[in-house]
Amino acid sequence: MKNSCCDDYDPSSLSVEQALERIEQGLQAIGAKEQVTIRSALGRILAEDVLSKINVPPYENSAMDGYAVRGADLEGKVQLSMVGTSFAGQPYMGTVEAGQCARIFTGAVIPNGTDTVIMQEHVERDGDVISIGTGHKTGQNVRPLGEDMRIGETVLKAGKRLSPADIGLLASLGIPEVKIFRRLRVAFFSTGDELCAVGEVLQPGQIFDSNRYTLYGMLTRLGVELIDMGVVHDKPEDVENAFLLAAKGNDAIITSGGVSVGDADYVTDTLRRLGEVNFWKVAMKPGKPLTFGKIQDAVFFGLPGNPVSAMVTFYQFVQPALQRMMGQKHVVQTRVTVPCVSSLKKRTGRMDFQRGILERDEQGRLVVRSTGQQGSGILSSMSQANCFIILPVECGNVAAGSEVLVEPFEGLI
Ligand SMILES: Nc1nc2c(c(=O)[nH]1)N[C@H]1C(S)=C(S)[C@@H](COP(=O)(O)OP(=O)(O)OC[C@H]3O[C@@H](n4cnc5c(N)ncnc54)[C@H](O)[C@@H]3O)O[C@H]1N2
Ligand code: MOO
Ligand SMILES: [Mg+2]
Repeated sequence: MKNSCCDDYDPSSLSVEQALERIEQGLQAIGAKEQVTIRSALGRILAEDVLSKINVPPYENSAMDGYAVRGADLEGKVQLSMVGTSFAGQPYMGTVEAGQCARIFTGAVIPNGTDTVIMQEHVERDGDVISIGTGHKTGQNVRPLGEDMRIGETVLKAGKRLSPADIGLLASLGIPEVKIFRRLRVAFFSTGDELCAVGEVLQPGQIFDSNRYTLYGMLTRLGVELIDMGVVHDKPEDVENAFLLAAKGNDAIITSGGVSVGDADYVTDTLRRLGEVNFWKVAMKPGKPLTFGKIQDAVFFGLPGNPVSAMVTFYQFVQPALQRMMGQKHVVQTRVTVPCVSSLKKRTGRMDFQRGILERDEQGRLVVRSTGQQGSGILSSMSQANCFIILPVECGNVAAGSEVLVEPFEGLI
């Protein structure tokens, strides 16, 4: 393919898929485990399968407030006499014989002799005698022992990021602590002589350093240990010193800026000198000059300085890589095809990650619209968006009404 004004093809770039593959091959999972309380395990990655040592629920119990009866008694309209009560936490200890029933409440143990619960709304009561109409089924409103989880069952698999439901599930099994993988240590810094730290006074020619904040946010959500190394100037020795410091004892290094071809872009060359460059440049927009490699034992991601480019490359490459290093399995991102109500500008030669707003139209159909201007310095587009619109390399301009592939931020961000 030749490079022309409407084509962004660069033969030295990898495709997004090739870059993902190279990153996957270049990663090492951390492996080290620690034992923590289940509350502290929230959001962390489980390091061992969890097997149930009990049945949940541990006994047959009632799903309703009503009367526990013998299914065999339910032929036509019947009258039964009440011989006791089973509360949750205070079971009825006797046995219910033919012609008898027991008062029962939700969660209470099903009394001996009974196998069915009739909701109290379906019963007429006169003192200790109840009348039941027809249409009831044996076994109704009884929750079986082990309905949720059974002894010996694998209920959580190693590699799962523990959710609120998961820690509740562990609690329901009476498990106070679990083994999880240790946190990843991630050092990050911004490069650029033009960067002013938030809180300082902006001087002519300066901009505020926003990338360290988006990175802080994205890394915090991932649950890694953060080593924020601040801003590094565009001086080769400063960049070199920062790299060497970042490589000490950390699992990953993430930088922003200085990866393109400018005279003050030192990141990729420094990486080549101190470690190794696995690849530089991906056929994507934004994010083209992404650099991936290694210094000592730390994986290295040099993200482009443009604020949207840094975020897009983080979500597409860094996040899944760190998740895998943390031991997380099944990192699958939802993608759906929906009609796009905006027309989109697109040059062939790179895969675009445009910012979109996924919403329902007046007919209730899921559609996407563009956030508007798509420059890689327009961070407000990321703030407004709730999804990426992913346009393939060979795709050109998109007419309004066309179907496009969308990746919702939900779960991603
Ligand atoms: N001749 C070419 N020039 C450029 C190319 C190219 O292929 N040929 N690629 C462009 C693309 S695409 C991108 S993306 C950028 C990447 O640039 P760098 O990674 O070298 O980043 P910088 O030059 O340092 O900065 C780019 C831009 O972003 C602003 N920036 C940087 N850091 C921050 C920060 N922490 N917070 C907020 N904003 C930041 C910086 O001021 C620049 O405006 O290169 C293109 N050039
Ligand atoms: O990759 Mo750049 O991110 O096109 O602006
Ligand atoms: Mg540059």
